[in-house]
Amino acid sequence: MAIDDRPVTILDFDAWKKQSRKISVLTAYDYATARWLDAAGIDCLLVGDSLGTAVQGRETTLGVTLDQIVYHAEMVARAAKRAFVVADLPFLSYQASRSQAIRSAGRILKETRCQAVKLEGGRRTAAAIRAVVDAEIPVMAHVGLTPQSVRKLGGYKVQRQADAIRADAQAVVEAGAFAIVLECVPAAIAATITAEVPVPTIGIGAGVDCDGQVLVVHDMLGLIEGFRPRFARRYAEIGEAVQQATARYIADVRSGEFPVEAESFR
Ligand SMILES: Nc1nc(=O)c2c([nH]1)NC[C@@H]1CN(c3ccc(C(=O)N[C@@H](CCC(=O)O)C(=O)O)cc3)CN21
Ligand SMILES: CC(C)C(=O)C(=O)O
Ligand SMILES: [Mg+2]
Repeated sequence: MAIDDRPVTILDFDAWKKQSRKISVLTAYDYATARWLDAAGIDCLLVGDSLGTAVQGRETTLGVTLDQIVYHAEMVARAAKRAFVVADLPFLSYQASRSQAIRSAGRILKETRCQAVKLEGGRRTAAAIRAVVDAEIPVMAHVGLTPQSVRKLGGYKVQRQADAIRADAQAVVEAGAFAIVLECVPAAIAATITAEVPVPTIGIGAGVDCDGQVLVVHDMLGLIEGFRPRFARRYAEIGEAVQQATARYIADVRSGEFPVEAESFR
């Protein structure tokens, strides 16, 4: 096995930050997609609660359940030969108590092959992060725009309170997080935090100076109509390709050009 093919572990995140080796992260929700992303060499797969918006067609992530995350995380983690796999803890699976956070995170490690969980929130989530880390479960933190707070925030807006976001990042580091997602924060704030904290920062709409980047795979591949925030660069137009292939199939069925004899049994 070549050195670059060995499975990624939590230790690599520290090493990569020290080496300034940028970390690539994409979301995944199913086995087939996760196989392709892993084969391409992605460092980390996130079974995001963006499941709600990307897969379930909802406006927010609030309705996603822990059972749904476990179902998808099991498939993704089984597909990953090299990538490090993280699962989001969904809304109301960790906010109620430290005990709830440990039990929810524990289910991810017991029922899937995921190596870590991700929780949203900074100072107010630090106690839950500490409790989960004390149960020997690695935690990725997530500060800045936290989509599970959409009702309190009044929408998906860039978060500009530099001192509050810096304090959140410090708090999750002190609580034991091994990495931090920075979502929708001005580039200068993300750069300051990246320089201040000892763990890697993974940006989404957080500028050019983070230690890594994450995107929702449906956004990156052009599978979602309409949703085009400025950070979601499209690397393919798979939705267009699916529509065109489907139109050809329909035309061939109607005209009798599909199937032909070679596609039939006798
Ligand atoms: N498919 C998908 N991709 C995502 O990135 C994503 C989800 N779903 N669901 C959960 C959250 C919601 N996210 C969002 C949604 C909208 C904007 C947005 O419209 N941003 C504006 C900025 C507005 C401002 O200036 O404050 C933009 O123009 O980018 C950003 C992140 C990110 N997350
Ligand atoms: C966008 C990433 C960071 C996420 O939390 C998700 O996909 O749910
Ligand atoms: Mg999420």
